[in-house]
Amino acid sequence: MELFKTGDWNLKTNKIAFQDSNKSVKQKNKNKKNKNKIKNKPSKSEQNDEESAKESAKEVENDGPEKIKTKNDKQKITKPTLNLQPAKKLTPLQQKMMAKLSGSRFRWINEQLYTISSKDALKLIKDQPELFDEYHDGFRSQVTSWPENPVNVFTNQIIARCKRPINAPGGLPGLQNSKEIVIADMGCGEAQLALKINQFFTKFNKGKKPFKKYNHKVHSFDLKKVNERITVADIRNVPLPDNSCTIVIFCLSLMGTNFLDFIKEAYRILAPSGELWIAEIKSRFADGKGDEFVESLKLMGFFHKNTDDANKMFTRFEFFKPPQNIIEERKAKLERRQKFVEVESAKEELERKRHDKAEGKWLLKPCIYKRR
Ligand SMILES: C[S@@+](CC[C@H](N)C(=O)[O-])C[C@H]1O[C@@H](n2cnc3c(N)ncnc32)[C@H](O)[C@@H]1O
Repeated sequence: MELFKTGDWNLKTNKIAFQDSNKSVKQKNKNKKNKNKIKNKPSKSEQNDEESAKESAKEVENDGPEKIKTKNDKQKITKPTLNLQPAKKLTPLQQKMMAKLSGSRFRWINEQLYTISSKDALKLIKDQPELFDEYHDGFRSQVTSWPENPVNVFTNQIIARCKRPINAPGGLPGLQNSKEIVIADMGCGEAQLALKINQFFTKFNKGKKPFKKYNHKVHSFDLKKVNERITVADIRNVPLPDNSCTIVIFCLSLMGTNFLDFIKEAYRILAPSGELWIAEIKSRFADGKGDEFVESLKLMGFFHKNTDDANKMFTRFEFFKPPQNIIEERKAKLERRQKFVEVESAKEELERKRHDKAEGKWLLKPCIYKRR
């Protein structure tokens, strides 16, 4: 099953709906007429419905695109717009057509978020906040068709690891002194993870002695504040201090063209030994497996812990930010290796010289005794 499949629809196509207030009025009148006809002649109602739905589709196909400009962006973004009428006024067939159109809208917004920089994405949603809602209406309906939602996998993982003490093997990572578990959900959508985790810890701590309670905090970042749990931020630059988090999560949210900046930001905010959890759609990996992705994150300083590709739609990765002593050890090892490489190449050089000229001719000259 493909996720976010765009089918034959893409940015170049003009098979999209566009706002035209005159047309909307005309269409409304037409719909009214049709409604009356339906009342008078019930036997032809189906036919009228179909015609009216076809009209909506035609309108979608004929109009031209509306241009949106993003700051610093030479490229113009073509935005399809859609005049959605309240669903209850539509016939089942019209509703079906509208569902198709909002599906196209969802795919369009999705494509935008993957093909523009995070800076432009923030601007896009700031200028047109309704796009975020439309996107999440579509995303919610996509998720219902998945066998497993990765955000639930992460939530369950947090819950399961609470069985072990904080910072113990198998337990959740907590800050060194306070042991607080600090989670940053980067590109949180509607912040469902925070909602569930907060509910879980309220229950978990209930009736426990103070020293047995787990302290936690979930920071949820996204492009629009659709509820009080969310902080609006481009996840390349979130308002958190260095080394302040113990788990950073990107659940299907490495969307901007500059997503490695998000990884750098995760490294900055993670405390040493803090964990980085990522879920990404399998079809996104250029090499098909995600090995190149892992290597890139390793080059950015992360240590790779685990890749889970059991799910057929998305792959989950776990990395951690190495503590300072491991970084030092690694550096010393690299330096030793570097020295080794230098020694090895010096050895090769020596052999090359010997091959060109016997060492008896240049390294130690012959000791010739003069004849007496
Ligand atoms: C596919 S949704 C996933 C939402 C949520 N993590 C989940 O799994 O339910 C990706 C989310 O990342 C957000 N996002 C993409 N780029 C972002 C950026 N630069 N800064 C903040 N959020 C971003 C989108 O707005 C969207 O809500």
